[in-house]
Amino acid sequence: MAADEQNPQTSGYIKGELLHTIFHNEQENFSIAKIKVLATNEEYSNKDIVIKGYFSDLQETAAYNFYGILERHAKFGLQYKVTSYETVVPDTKEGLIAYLSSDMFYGIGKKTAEKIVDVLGDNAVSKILNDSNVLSQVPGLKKEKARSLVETLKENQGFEHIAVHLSKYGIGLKMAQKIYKQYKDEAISILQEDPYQYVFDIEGFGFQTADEIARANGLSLSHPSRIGAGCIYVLQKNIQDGHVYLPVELCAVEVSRLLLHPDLQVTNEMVIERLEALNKEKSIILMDGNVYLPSLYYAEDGVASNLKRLISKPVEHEILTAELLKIIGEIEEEEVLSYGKEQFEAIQKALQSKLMILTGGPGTGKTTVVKGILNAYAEIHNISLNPADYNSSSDYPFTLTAPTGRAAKRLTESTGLPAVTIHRLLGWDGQNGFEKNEHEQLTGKYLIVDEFSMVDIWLANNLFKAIPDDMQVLLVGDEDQLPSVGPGQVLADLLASELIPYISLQDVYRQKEGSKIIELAHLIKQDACEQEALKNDKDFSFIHCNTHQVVEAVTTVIERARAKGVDLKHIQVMAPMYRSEAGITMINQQLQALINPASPSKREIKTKDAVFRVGDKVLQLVNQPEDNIYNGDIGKVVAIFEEDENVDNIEQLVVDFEGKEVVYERKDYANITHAYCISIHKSQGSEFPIVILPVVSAYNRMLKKNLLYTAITRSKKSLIICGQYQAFLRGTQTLDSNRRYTTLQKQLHERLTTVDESEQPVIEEEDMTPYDFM
Ligand SMILES: Nc1ncnc2c1ncn2[C@@H]1O[C@H](COP(=O)(O)OP(=O)(O)OP(=O)(O)O)[C@@H](O)[C@H]1O
Repeated sequence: MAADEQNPQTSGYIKGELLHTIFHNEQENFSIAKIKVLATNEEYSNKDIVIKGYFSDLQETAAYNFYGILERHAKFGLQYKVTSYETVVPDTKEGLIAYLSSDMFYGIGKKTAEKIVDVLGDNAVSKILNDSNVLSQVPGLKKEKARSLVETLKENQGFEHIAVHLSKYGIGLKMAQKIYKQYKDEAISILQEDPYQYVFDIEGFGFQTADEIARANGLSLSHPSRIGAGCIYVLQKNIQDGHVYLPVELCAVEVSRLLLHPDLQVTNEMVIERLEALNKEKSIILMDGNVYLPSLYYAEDGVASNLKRLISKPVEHEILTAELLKIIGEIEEEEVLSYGKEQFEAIQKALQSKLMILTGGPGTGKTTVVKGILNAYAEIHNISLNPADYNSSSDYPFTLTAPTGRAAKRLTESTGLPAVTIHRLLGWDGQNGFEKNEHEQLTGKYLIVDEFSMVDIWLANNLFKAIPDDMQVLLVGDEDQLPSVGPGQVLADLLASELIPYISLQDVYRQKEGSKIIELAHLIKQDACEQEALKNDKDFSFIHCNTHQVVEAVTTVIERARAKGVDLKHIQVMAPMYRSEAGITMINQQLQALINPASPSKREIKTKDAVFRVGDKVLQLVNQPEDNIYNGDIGKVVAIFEEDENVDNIEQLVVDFEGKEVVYERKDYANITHAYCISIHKSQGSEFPIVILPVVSAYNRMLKKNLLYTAITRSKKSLIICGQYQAFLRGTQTLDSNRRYTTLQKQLHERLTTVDESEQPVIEEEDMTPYDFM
């Protein structure tokens, strides 16, 4: 029952104030807290009580009426099981001032709160809720603050009511917040009339939940919204496999399967009919027999149109070949190297193109070329590369960025120039999107985006739209790496389109320094990896073991490395999958026991799946741009606080990510896992001095060429494979057959090949280079 359907006269209630929160899980929508009892009609006489139920974070400054029943817990004694609650607005002057000046109301300090109470009296809140205009009587209260105060008061009332109602369907508070944000007071009526609407409008709302609510509310199985929601849900699910669209027939088959019910058969024709209707409503885009979610269709469209915009503009400063030759010669002298033919071409083309892609395997000199481009650009324009020579960061002409924190850090290390993550560059505000966009674009003259293979179609769209017409762009990435975690395969599509100028570096330089790792990478790339290539070398070992022996083999390697004095920080174990007796989970358990065993002096906390201990190496699993940490970042647990040890009264786990400390509460623990062994997918964009890579037949289904290529190219100094030759070799010969459905190439062709001749992008094929004259 919702709070406003109850009152202290007719229901059991306890009026109370929060003393501290014992446990709060947003996902499961569950809180346990200790409250001070202010009044009650229950048979209860103690001064405080533990309450439990489904409610949001309670505020310390507010009082609440909790409705529910007294229950005796076998271990913890008498508790109050809360079924609903409401905020009680304080009825004393002091209480009201404290309430209005609390953190709940943004921008209202004590003085303003006093003024409001002086003018409107002790029932100020109900007066404001009846008619917000009364606030104009408060002298000096700015319109903006008054509006925000009214909104918060209304929000609190509305949200409490709706959250309690949704919790009856097992909908957690986090989801309830999204729902409330979307529908406000209409949330419950929409849920009752058409719960499938939630699947359309609320990101992450599951089809099964909507279907169960629909059954409980007596909605028919053939309700049109049911098929529609099934379509949206199937498209959303396919994003997880990287698809941008689904062919209509395939979509229809998947939807029919999802909606399978003994009492109703949904045919493919019924689904296609519904898809056509959804297309008319613009809930999906149906184009050339393909079905898209609009955000993906428009992301591809945006990328194609912004690329056209960018490459159709001329480079501001045209460089004469002779001038370039001279400058590059000087750089070669300074750097004491001689650029290879293709490296030279890359520098030349990058400086002469509005936008260029630089691709190539490990050790082919991508970083060397990037440095060459930066130096040559600075020289040509007679400007400094040193940020200290500029008045503000917005004057600095070079912008260096990468999709993850680690990749940005490496870019800084290799170039000596500042680099930030793409999210940071675009000003991710944590909720509503990016500050930089087509209206407020980036500043700077030359943009370098590293690890571009990791950029998905959404991020690419946001990035490209923020690039001003006069900025030159260099996209750097290795086309043979795994594609982005998010939907699309932007780098691969741009290269395959043959419409964007690119240079693919083939000659390997690091190999010349005798690197077996690089040799192996290039053999895999060329589909020429044989058992002969797996012979031990100074930077490479293959330790033979089977699936049952993997965990022990990896543990032994680490033990020996430790005994030899190797800093374990330099070693990273990575494997393809979590489950299996040789999976990441098992390896992590063993390595945690070896490297960071339990001890009375080390605090630890248990979660559903793991034990986190101070000193543990942990991996971030999601992007958290607001804390500047990203999927794949690795940190160390540096502290665990019990709930009564910090001002927030919540159990907390603190992780240090190379100097950035991030605090996790219980609700966030699912965002991290142990990182003694990480998945190869999560290793993208990172490099480690020593990589230990188990490869056994138990992983067969995952063993693909680009996965193994990505894994081995993560190691900089030493690679140790533990496993079976055949599993490894078979993997290197297996192409990833899961083709991603994308239409970026097609969109690019439509946009870029139908322009005026004068606007045609320059695609140089066998251009003469200055090398031909040297
Ligand atoms: N023209 C060259 N002459 C001599 N050495 C070179 C040349 N180009 C690159 N190198 C050397 O080869 C090594 C690899 O180059 P670089 O780091 O630029 O390649 P990369 O493609 O960025 O590699 P990775 O992707 O593995 O980081 C470096 O030690 C670099 O100094």
